[in-house]
Amino acid sequence: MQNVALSTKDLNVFYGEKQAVKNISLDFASREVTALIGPSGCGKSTFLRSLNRMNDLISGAKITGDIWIGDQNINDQKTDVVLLRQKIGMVWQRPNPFHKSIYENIAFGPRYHGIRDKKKLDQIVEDSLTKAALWDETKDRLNRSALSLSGGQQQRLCIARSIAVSPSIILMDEPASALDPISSAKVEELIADLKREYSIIIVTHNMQQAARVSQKTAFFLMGEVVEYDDTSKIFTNPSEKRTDDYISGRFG
Ligand SMILES: Nc1ncnc2c1ncn2[C@@H]1O[C@H](COP(=O)(O)OP(=O)(O)OP(=O)(O)O)[C@@H](O)[C@H]1O
Repeated sequence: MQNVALSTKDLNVFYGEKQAVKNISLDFASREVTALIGPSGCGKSTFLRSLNRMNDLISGAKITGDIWIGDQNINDQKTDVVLLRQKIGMVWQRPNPFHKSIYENIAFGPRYHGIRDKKKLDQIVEDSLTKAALWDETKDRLNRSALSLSGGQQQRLCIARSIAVSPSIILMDEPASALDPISSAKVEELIADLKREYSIIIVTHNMQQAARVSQKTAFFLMGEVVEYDDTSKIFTNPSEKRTDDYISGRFG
């Protein structure tokens, strides 16, 4: 694969005795969307969370193997996880804006990373909200609480918040599943736009959504990746019968 944004090599994740992710080696392309699909409990979210070390926060979780961005192994204990999470952002299933103003939600990260200049912060807020297709809806109410936004707007705000610290990769865990169909379609459109600038890895249970938004798809089953290929191939002519059974709704 040309232009790899991130690779895993023999990645395993354990919760105590239980192994949730088994020996996964994958390359993720730059500026593409990769969908992680598979039945409930097969390890998609665990795998996703390990990519920016969010599993560190779960007591009893243990990760072995390598996760490479360029020549940096993220899984190295010396990795600065704050800087790592600036490079690899995360958007969760439920919008989780801070209980602060719309402006402060976006400015928080850049300020934390040392940007103090008000003009610069204003520009970052405008750029991030514009990229998240939310500027027009919020430019006249930046000082209002983020919680005054609708669920769909809050999710786009969370995407804007992750963009504000200039990541190269954005991880998304079912980012549209808690939204109404119109808000969900807006988030999908946004993902399609964002891939011009960012590499996106998204967990989704929605097969149509995976087919619409992603260029590559990995099919997970019981902690393993059964098949990883171009999305068009996975959805029209998968190599593995288990993939075919899953995408055609025969199990899961
Ligand atoms: N914090 C945790 N502690 C212990 N076990 C966990 C924890 N989180 C997940 N697991 C277990 O690890 C396995 C994989 O879970 P994970 O949430 O990664 O799967 P998933 O494919 O994302 O599922 P879903 O699609 O339902 O979100 C499951 O058996 C789950 O019960």
